[in-house]
Amino acid sequence: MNVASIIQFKNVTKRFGNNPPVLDNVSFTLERGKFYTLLGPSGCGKTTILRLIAGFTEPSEGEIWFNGQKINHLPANKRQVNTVFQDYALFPHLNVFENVAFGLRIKKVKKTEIEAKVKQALSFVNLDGYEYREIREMSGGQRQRVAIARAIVNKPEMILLDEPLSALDLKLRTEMQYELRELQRRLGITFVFVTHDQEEALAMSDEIFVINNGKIQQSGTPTDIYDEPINRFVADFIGESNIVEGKMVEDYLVEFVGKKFECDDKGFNANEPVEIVIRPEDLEITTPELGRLQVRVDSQLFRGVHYEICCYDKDDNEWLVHSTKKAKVGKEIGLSFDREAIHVMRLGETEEEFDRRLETYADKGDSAQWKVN
Ligand SMILES: Nc1ncnc2c1ncn2[C@@H]1O[C@H](COP(=O)(O)OP(=O)(O)OP(=O)(O)O)[C@@H](O)[C@H]1O
Repeated sequence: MNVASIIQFKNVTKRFGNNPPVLDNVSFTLERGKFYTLLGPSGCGKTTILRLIAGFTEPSEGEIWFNGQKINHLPANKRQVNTVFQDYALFPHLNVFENVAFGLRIKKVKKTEIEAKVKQALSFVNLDGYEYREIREMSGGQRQRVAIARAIVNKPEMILLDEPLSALDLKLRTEMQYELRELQRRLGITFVFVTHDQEEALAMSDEIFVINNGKIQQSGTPTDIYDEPINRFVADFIGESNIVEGKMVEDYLVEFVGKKFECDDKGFNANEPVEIVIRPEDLEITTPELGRLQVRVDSQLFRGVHYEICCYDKDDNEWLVHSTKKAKVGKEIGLSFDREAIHVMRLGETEEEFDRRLETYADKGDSAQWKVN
């Protein structure tokens, strides 16, 4: 375990009763002072990871380490971790000050110290002067801030946030994304944020863990994950993608839709079947003669900043294009793209291959190694 790491999961499995595991042999390391996001569809196991870190539940197998100490059985109130819940879990009968002070009162902190700490926490979330407001007089965004103030008031080493923005409308949600990110930077505390919203994850995180079916599919920086998705699930879940089948002819040369294209990928077997991802914004509309692909426009929608144009090639592959130019439905057009726009993925691994690869990375104890290559 290196000095920067704060939490380590070592081959953690979590089962409820005789059902298949909710988390299946998961290993990762979180570093101090970073903003992490757990991203995945409903039921994939995100909240279970948070509950394991917080100590609300214990692993069925494997080990959880915090600051170099194994904490599998350490009670929640002994962990240097606070949680912000989706519904904020504020006490409606207490005012703002008392909500934030609650944990400190239980710990029998001195009155003058409580006052100073609560004031500082409220100031951190821009709620100076709101101490004696009732919770019911606060808006959704303000309640959210009270919940965050309560989580930071005793300076934990880590804050867990379980979909804390999901109850807010879009505009407020975007504002709070900026605020939370800024707050994390100022505090320097490790944040672990759960969401199923990929745009939120891309906007806020130092590192994202994409989870599906109780397994971490990929972890990395937002750009790593967006530009180099490891498999079809990640490519589909993060942003929109065009995914077609093809084969890797040799290093830096891939074939799809019956044509060969130079690319930046290597390390595949000669003629290995692969999947190719090209993002819709990386495709440009041109004439059929100038295009690298020839397609027919099937439909288009105006999305404000761009047109979303759906096309099909001769093999009936669908190509989604985001373009500021309008196209004509039914017309033959060409699509051009740069070499860097092509991203080659290995075909779906078998469960066994996937597990073997994750084990290799877990041994190295470095979450960044989850990426392939
Ligand atoms: N106490 C429990 N008993 C039985 N099954 C549970 C329990 N807690 C969670 N599960 C199951 O574990 C799976 C993962 O749940 P979890 O809450 O971690 O998912 P999630 O990714 O956070 O989903 P969501 O985005 O919907 O909150 C779900 O199928 C859920 O039904």
